This record gives sequence, structure tokens and C-alpha cells, in this order.
Amino acid sequence: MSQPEAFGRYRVMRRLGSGSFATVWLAQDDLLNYPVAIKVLAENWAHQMDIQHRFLEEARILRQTDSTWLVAVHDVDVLPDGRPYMVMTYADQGSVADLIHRGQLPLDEALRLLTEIGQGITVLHNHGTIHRDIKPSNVLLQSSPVGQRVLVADLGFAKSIDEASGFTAAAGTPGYMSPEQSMPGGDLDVRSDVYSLGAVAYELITGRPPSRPPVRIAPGRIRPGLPPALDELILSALSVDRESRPADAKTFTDRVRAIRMSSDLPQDIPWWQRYRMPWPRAGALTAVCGLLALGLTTSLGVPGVSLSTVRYADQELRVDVPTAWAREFHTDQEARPAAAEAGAGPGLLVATGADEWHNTDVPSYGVYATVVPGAPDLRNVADTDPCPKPPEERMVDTPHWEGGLWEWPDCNGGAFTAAAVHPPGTPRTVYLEIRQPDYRPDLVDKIIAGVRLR
Ligand SMILES: Nc1ncnc2c1ncn2[C@@H]1O[C@H](COP(=O)(O)OP(=O)(O)OP(=O)(O)O)[C@@H](O)[C@H]1O
Repeated sequence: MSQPEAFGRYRVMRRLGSGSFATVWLAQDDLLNYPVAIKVLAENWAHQMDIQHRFLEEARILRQTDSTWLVAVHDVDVLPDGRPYMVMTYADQGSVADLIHRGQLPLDEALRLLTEIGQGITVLHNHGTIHRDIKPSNVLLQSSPVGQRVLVADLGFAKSIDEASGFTAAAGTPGYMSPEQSMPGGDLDVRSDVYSLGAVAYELITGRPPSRPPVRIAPGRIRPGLPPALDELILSALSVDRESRPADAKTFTDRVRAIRMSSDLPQDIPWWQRYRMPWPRAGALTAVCGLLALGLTTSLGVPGVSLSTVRYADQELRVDVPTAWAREFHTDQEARPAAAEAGAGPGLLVATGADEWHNTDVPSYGVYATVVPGAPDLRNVADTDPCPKPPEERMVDTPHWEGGLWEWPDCNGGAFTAAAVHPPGTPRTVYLEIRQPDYRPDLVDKIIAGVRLR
């Protein structure tokens, strides 16, 4: 296909690739000065109503879900010759398939990617949609201020959960699709996507997709030294009997996250040796040197993000903070009213802007931590509505920390987390607030794992 000059106001730069139904182009939005990816339905399909309907349905689902973990659709239109096109976020770092082909991924990175893919599929399941074609080439990567972000793409086979429980034509990609998907008329539910998540997990960890079902070779036999819980989780997701799989993407993802946070995860090549992070921004390191000179502790590298350890002697508290956020700090920052009422003293704030901390309408990224007596429930410590929309709740249950956290993945253009965690059996709680430019639950988990109370 020859390269067109433009689609509407979008100037075409080059072809990104073609799939069975469409071609995707990199284009420039000259008005907003931003690159976009434009997917155009192929000419031979453009006049088939069912294919056109599916194409628009994909665009609608992506528009309605509007999630950090899914490719976003900004617009749709029709070319003069009748071919519809959708304008999407440009994923500038290729796909997870490309990444796997480059060589074995460090385990921590494989699990980080898996968690983010699981988050994307969870958003779809919550929306009432089954993806039906999860595979590494349909998971794209985009650079973000905190590293690399996963964008689940290609919902060309997606189906609403209600429709999928009736008659469904066979669809998916062999090697990744569940046994029930290969049976025409098979009655599907979200557990088909759980099977595909298991297949993607298998490939992320071993470098190769699983055999056809039933899968009998555990990933640990190909890559020795994996935590047994990871082998069990992946094999259970790949069960032929869907009753034996995790119930949905969220259950699967929560288990991956718990395994990633457990202290016995073998450490292999740190991923920061393979990928350069776009930070630190100018000024951040100077600020950290300032902190060190004031008696706070050393900085260290942690896979994925450069973290600095900051100690608050008054509260015998140590927190790891992304170095790029360590521009300003306070050791006397007032807790929010709910935490203060629960007995929190002044806390430690390390952030890009201390004055803006309590106003989530104004960007400021960093970590706030303070100690609260006893082991109060999160409800008694955190404010219920620092951000619009209700929070997503998740439990923390690791050898070092127990408790819960509330997350607002989309809080006025950033993400906000409030957590109340305490060491098992210890009546002292750490109340934390984390504000990020992009929602990265793996970073939240790292920060919590790095907290120490003396
Ligand atoms: N938003 C995007 N940003 C960057 N590249 C993209 C984007 N969307 C798709 N691509 C790339 O364009 C190519 C075609 O994508 P498309 O989704 O049409 O098909 P596919 O997934 O390769 O194949 P099929 O639809 O047959 O499974 C792929 O190489 C894909 O990685």
C-alpha cells in the first residue's frame, strides 16, 4: 500500500505495520504537535458491515474504558473512499513480543510487565468485555516519565461478556487461546482471558509460549529457581478446566503482585542495566545531596527506578523515594485531618513541590510518611475523597507489612495512593501517601516494601 499524505489533519510519517484487517500508520498531529498512531481498516474489508462494526466497536471500547493500561482512542473518522480509521496513542517502544525476542527478561521485569498487562485486562473485565486475543504482540510499550508503560491493544476480537456466554465463533491465536475458544459455539467467560494471561506469563518468563493444552511442563523446569508459587499460578491459569483457573484477571494479577513483593524472589540481572531511565531530571540529584548533607541516608539503585533512601530520625522511619521526586523535603509536614485524628505526628515529605502536597489539583510527586500508634484500619486514617471517584482498594500482605491501600489511578492527571501498613504483630502503623505522574502500582509496591520502622 502506498503511503498516503494525511488522514484528516494528521500528517502521515511512516507505516508502523499491518495486521489481518488493518494497517497502522505513525502520523503527526500538527495542531497539538503530538505523534499518534492511526489504524485504517483495509480496503477489502471496509465494505463488510460486520467487520466495520467490529472495528468501530473496538474504538468504542477503548474510548469508554480510557485506561492507563489500554491504548487510548482519541477519535474515529471515515476516509472519502469509505474506510474507517481510528486515531490512537502512539506506542513508541514496540511490543512485548519484540522485547521477549531480544533475550531473557529479568524476573522482576517480567513480573512488572505481567502485572501491568493484568491491570489492563482487569479494566476490560470490569467494563464487561473479554479481550479474546491477549498475546505478546498485542501488548505495546510506551515511554513514560517513570520508565516504560504497558498498553494492551488490538481489541479486534473483543466481545461483551453477555454475548460471549451464548454462541461464539472460534477466534483467538493458537498457543495463547484457551481450549474453549477453539471450539465453535464454546461458551466463553473472563477465564478465557485468564488462560491467555497464563500463556503470556509463560512466555515472558521462559522466552517461549506454552505447548498446546494440556500444559504439563512448569516454567520452572525451563528456567530453574522460580518461586514455586509462580509455577503454580501459571499452571493453574493454563488449566484446561476453567474452574481450576484464577477467577478473573484481577485475582491473577493480585497473585502476581504478591509473588513479586515476596522477599524470596531470586535477583537476576537488574533491568536498569538493560534500560536507561529518562530521569533523573536536572536538579533532583542536587536536592538529594542536600538531604544527605542534612544527615539523611544513602541513595541506592533499585530495578526499574532509581530510589533514594531517606531517614526521619524523630520517627525512626526510613522510606525509599524515587530520586527524581526528591527536590524538596519537610520533616514537620502536618498529616491530613483523618491521620492526625488517629494520632499521627508530623510526617516526612519528600516531593517535587512541598507546598502543593495537600492540593491534589496541583501536580506534585513524591512520598509522605508518618507513624500512627496501633494498627488502625485504613478507613480511620486516610481521607476518603482527596481525588474524584471512589478509590480502588487493595490489601498488603507481605512478610514485612500488613494493611491496605486505596488507589486513585486517575487523580487530576496523576495518581494518588494512601496506605496504612504495619509490621505483622507490631502496634505501630505507617501512614503513607504517594503521588505519581502515572499510575505505577509496581512502584507503590516497591516504596512500601522499602519502608522500615525501627
Ligand atoms: N498504537 C500503536 N502504536 C504503535 N504501533 C502500533 C499501534 N497499534 C498497532 N501498532 C502496530 O501496528 C501493527 C499492526 O497492528 P494491528 O493491530 O493491525 O495488527 P496485528 O496485531 O499485527 O495483527 P492481527 O490484527 O492480525 O492480530 C503491529 O505491528 C502493531 O505493533
